[in-house]
Amino acid sequence: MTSLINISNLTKQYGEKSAVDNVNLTVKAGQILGLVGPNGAGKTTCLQALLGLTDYQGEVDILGYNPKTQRTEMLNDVAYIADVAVLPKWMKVSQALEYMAGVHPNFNQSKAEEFLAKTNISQKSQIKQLSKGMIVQVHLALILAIDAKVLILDEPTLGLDILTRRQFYSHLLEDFYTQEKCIIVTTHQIEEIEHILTDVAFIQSGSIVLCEDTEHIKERFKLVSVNQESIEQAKQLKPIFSNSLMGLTTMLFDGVEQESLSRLGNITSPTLADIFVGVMTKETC
Ligand SMILES: Nc1ncnc2c1ncn2[C@@H]1O[C@H](COP(=O)(O)OP(=O)(O)OP(=O)(O)O)[C@@H](O)[C@H]1O
Repeated sequence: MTSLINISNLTKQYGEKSAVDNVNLTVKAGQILGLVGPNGAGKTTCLQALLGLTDYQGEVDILGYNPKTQRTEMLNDVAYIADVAVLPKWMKVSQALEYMAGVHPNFNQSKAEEFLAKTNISQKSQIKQLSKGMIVQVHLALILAIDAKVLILDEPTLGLDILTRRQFYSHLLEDFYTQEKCIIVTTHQIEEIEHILTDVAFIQSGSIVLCEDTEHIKERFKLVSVNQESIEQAKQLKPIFSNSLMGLTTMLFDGVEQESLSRLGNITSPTLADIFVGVMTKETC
């Protein structure tokens, strides 16, 4: 697989504070990487650095471009959805489409029209007549209609209802994604994107604390409903997270052999959200 994004030693300081601290990441064609972290972890700062929207230390290469010096050329092949959709309020939706067709060489207007046809948004409406969620949808239609090799999504579905969020992700897979492209997406609703991710990177206090493909991560982490009499034995295997609720103790293990765990109780595969909570809290049990 060809590497489309290479990030080496990416660091961003705000005064004394490191918003991003020595991040190394590679994203290859065909990968959909979820960049997941708690509030203030450095996700948006990372994405802004990739897009050349903020200065940084370290090396970033996207499709051979340097975001600091080749931003304009780079944006022909890199599309971006920010967590705040701002569109000119006086414009009609149809004018926004025409504007994009005029300025972006890789914008496919009929694709955007197809996307909007699935919503209840009229192209005759002015942006100021639309609800917040509808404006987000227009924005998504404009961006997903760009034939970009790299798509960067920062909380793309913020403000959308659950039906529209699901519609967005299926549209993303069906109409945008191909094996030649890659996507980086951040969201706090990890359970909603889990099924589309090929890879996940957890970021905490500016550092990547885990980066794995989603198949491997499910093999590595195991959730066990521990029998009451096995709790002490389970603790010896150093679970990274333990939760007791109504007499039921659940523990999350990282890299412990299935055979040892099967003596403790019932083993299940954790969701990415379970793993995220475990890795972020890393309780000493
Ligand atoms: N312009 C700025 N000036 C100073 N500090 C900033 C600035 N922008 C971000 N930060 C700090 O950098 C850190 C990372 O912020 P960032 O917005 O990247 O986090 P995030 O992971 O996207 O968070 P959230 O999930 O809340 O959107 C935070 O501590 C934040 O306070």
